[in-house]
Amino acid sequence: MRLHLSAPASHKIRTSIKITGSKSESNRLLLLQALYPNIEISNISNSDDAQVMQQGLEISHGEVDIHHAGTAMRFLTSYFSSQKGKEVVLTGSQRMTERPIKVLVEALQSLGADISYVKNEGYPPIKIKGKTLEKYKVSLPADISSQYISALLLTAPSLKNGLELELIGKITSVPYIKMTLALLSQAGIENSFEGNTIVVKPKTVVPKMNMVVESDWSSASYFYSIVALCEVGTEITLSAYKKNSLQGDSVLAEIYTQFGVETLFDGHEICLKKNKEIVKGSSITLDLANAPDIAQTIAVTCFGLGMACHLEGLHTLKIKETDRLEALKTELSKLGTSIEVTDKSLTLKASHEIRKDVAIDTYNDHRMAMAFAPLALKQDLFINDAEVVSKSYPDFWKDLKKLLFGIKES
Ligand SMILES: O=C(O)C1=C[C@@H](OP(=O)(O)O)[C@@H](O)[C@H](O)C1
Ligand SMILES: C=C(OP(=O)(O)O)C(=O)O
Repeated sequence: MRLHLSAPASHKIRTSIKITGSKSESNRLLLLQALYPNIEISNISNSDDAQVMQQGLEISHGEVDIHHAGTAMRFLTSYFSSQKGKEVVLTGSQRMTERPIKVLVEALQSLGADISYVKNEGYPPIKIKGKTLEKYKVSLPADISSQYISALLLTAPSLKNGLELELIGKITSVPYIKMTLALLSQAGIENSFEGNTIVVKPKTVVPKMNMVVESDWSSASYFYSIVALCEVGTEITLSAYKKNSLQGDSVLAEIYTQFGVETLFDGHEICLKKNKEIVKGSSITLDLANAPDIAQTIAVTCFGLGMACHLEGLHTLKIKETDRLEALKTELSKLGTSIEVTDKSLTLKASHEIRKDVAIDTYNDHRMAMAFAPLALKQDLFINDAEVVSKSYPDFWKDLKKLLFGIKES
């Protein structure tokens, strides 16, 4: 599906939107619920990634296809490894077979897991024969993806002796690890994170409890970008959010003050307000190692505002749904800007024009589609394969219509 997007008649938008639950929190809680059925989940994400996670957890033999879902791939690898009697082949989309999993497989193998590669060493598909894992100490590199660490931590309390993890190297995407530990704590599972060592204590049963998923902050980023690109006076209200979020991407509230967007918390709502114009040609430098999923949004906001930016800490972007650094370079260049990328950073020069009717390619990456959509406020554009948004935010186009964007299939 190719969509043509154009700006709403007025750039002074005032609307409220309810955003689906965080896919990161949802996929963690789904795994914990499989281990501890006393856990109930509210406001679960309606994303494809949460659905494939749910379906995967129901299977005990045969093939499990997790499509593009990185968290489902990594979390289920750890889960099935420790489930005695279950035997599965975990596979996914073409891109998933290019996303590395060796660090996690080796950590699990050192704990005694029976995992083998079906095709290429180090990559899915993988065959897992579930076993009781007796060992409780493991070390692994922490600089490639935090998902390997969260995967081990989530199954840790169900192991006989719990788990002690030693993290080697610079730890990446740290807030996601802290989110995992905070959810374990909420479920009454003891854990600690000191220096580079994480300990999770074993737990056989948890009491009946309802865990409420906060709405997705990464999804909120597209509305931050819209407000930043609108006139002073624009207000968008989003729910349901918390001031003390477990999601690292809530740093958006702080970052977007630099783009003239103020965030007001009122109960479970946040109101994003455009309160000042940004000087064209100004420049910003940010390290996004703790919030990699909002890098695309921020790069496009800067481009739309005619700002320059230097974004660092982007080393994980090359192994996500697509090589996001190359994808940003290609698509922003099509729109007429000058951009340079390395394997961990992006530098954008301030632009004075935005080319009209450019067709943005999305590379099976939901965030490419959603990050570029706000640019329609400045210039008409096309989004190719727009259905990709369902990976994390199936209602994205419906919600954009509520803001009165012109959206036509073409
Ligand atoms: O644990 C999680 O829920 C996630 C961790 C991050 O991955 P990396 O740790 O690979 O950066 C993030 O990009 C992804 O969208 C979700
Ligand atoms: C990187 C992402 O997801 P995953 O790694 O779980 O596929 C994302 O949603 O931006």
